[in-house]
Amino acid sequence: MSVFNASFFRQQCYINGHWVDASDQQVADVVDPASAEIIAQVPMLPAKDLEGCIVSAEQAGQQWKQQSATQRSQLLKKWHQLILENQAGLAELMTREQGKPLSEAIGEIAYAASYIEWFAEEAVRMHGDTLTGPGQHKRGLVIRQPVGLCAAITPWNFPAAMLTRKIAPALAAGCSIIVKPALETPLSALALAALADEAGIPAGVLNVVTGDGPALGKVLTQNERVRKLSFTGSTQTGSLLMAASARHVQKISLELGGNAPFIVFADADLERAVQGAIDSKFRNAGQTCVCANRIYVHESLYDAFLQRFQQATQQLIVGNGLLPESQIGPLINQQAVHKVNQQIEDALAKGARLVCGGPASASDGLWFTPTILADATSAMRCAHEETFGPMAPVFKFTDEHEVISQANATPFGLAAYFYTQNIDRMWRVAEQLEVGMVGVNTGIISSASAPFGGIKSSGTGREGSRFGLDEYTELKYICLELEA
Ligand SMILES: NC(=O)C1=CN([C@@H]2O[C@H](COP(=O)(O)OP(=O)(O)OC[C@H]3O[C@@H](n4cnc5c(N)ncnc54)[C@H](OP(=O)(O)O)[C@@H]3O)[C@@H](O)[C@H]2O)C=CC1
Ligand SMILES: O=C(O)CCCC(=O)O
Repeated sequence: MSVFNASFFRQQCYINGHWVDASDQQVADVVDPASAEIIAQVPMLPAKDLEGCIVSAEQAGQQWKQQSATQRSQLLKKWHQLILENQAGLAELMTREQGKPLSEAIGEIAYAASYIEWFAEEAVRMHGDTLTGPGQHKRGLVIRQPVGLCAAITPWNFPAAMLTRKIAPALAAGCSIIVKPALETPLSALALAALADEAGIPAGVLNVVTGDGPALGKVLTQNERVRKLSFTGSTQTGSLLMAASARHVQKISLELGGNAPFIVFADADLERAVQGAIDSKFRNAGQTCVCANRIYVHESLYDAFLQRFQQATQQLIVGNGLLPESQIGPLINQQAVHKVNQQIEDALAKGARLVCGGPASASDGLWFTPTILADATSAMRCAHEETFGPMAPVFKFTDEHEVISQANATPFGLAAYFYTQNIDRMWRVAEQLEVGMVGVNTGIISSASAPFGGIKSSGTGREGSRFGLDEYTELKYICLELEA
């Protein structure tokens, strides 16, 4: 059966439990980046339709928060189960709209579902605290309450997981939520909503609206009923949203761009470091905010690392994600190709050495051969900008102090990776890296149990883990005075 006949395949917005078109009938095409085929059309919801959605979602949230934590948990568990039952179809749909290889899409569906399971379990542990009384007759209590109506704006690179790690904690905490997925990849989001509906999550608690980011973002930040905004995407858009959300002082979480250093020290296990670099750099064709962006290798291992890294990179198979052998799918659009090309051309002009791959030509379309540049320096754009594509610049370094200072010389602070077998260095370097997440001897760090997020221009707030629920709750202090 074609995935386009599946019960979860939807081309309408999901608002207050109903599947709706835009009131002015405007639509946008959804294009398969591998074939350039139009595979669906979704509504371009006008602002006034979103205003109506906000009213109904807020009302639904009033009921939802009255349900017991156990009831909310059970509904989340049912949704989790339905997603896993439909894993293959959801993954195929994701590959069609996003381009990533089917094996990665299957992995992302499991990863997305794991956040729902995690927060279904956290829902029943939303504990407060008791305080030592400030006076002889005073007692203090702290309770956690849902923040209220939430909005989530999500990107195209992880069309399912970036939604569930916002929706699941919101619902677990007792909040309702409106999600606006990226226009490139709305189908996975609508499919998740269809399964939430089937799971019995009440009407209005979860809403998915499609449309123009800036126009809908304006409504979501300027309507005072929306009490929380969670965004994943570029630092540029995140900082605009942060400024806009100041108007009504919305609670905000931002998961923004990265520029992850990946450091191979002289005492690293070379084979593990090469595998970690492949895993971290080329996941989702390099279109991940935690991808290794700058690879620093100690001079004593530099040539050996480059040789092994080149061999492994040249074995990666670029192709349509639906083919089982494909490991690198197309990039999302022409702007993405252009950005990687510009970084390569800039680096080559400034003295980098092309080890393999190279800039894409016009006839390559969205296909990009995995590329390695050796002898990268801090004068190059790739040292300062997020690449978001399958290009790895390799820098040579001589001492630990120097490489840490280079690693930290960026406004970003999301993830960093390093390889060493020295326990003292593990602690020393992990503590000195100015980031929210560190991988030691691993290139893959993500998990529902981990607090995902960054510092500096990479954002604020954490998703996943027990801390992820805090973003959707407020503390309330209750002071009791006993009769003397
Ligand atoms: N941290 C991460 O995971 C990601 C980082 N990026 C980085 O950003 C670069 C550009 O990618 P791009 O897709 O343009 O990223 P954006 O940050 O512009 O888009 C991400 C989401 O934000 C929405 N959006 C865009 N502008 C606004 C706005 N003014 N108000 C509210 N919502 C808005 C988009 O909606 P719409 O689809 O309608 O435009 C989409 O849903 C990439 O090359 C990469 O470096 C990109 C994606 C994810
Ligand atoms: O923001 C991103 O780029 C997606 C993060 C993927 C992950 O959770 O590892």
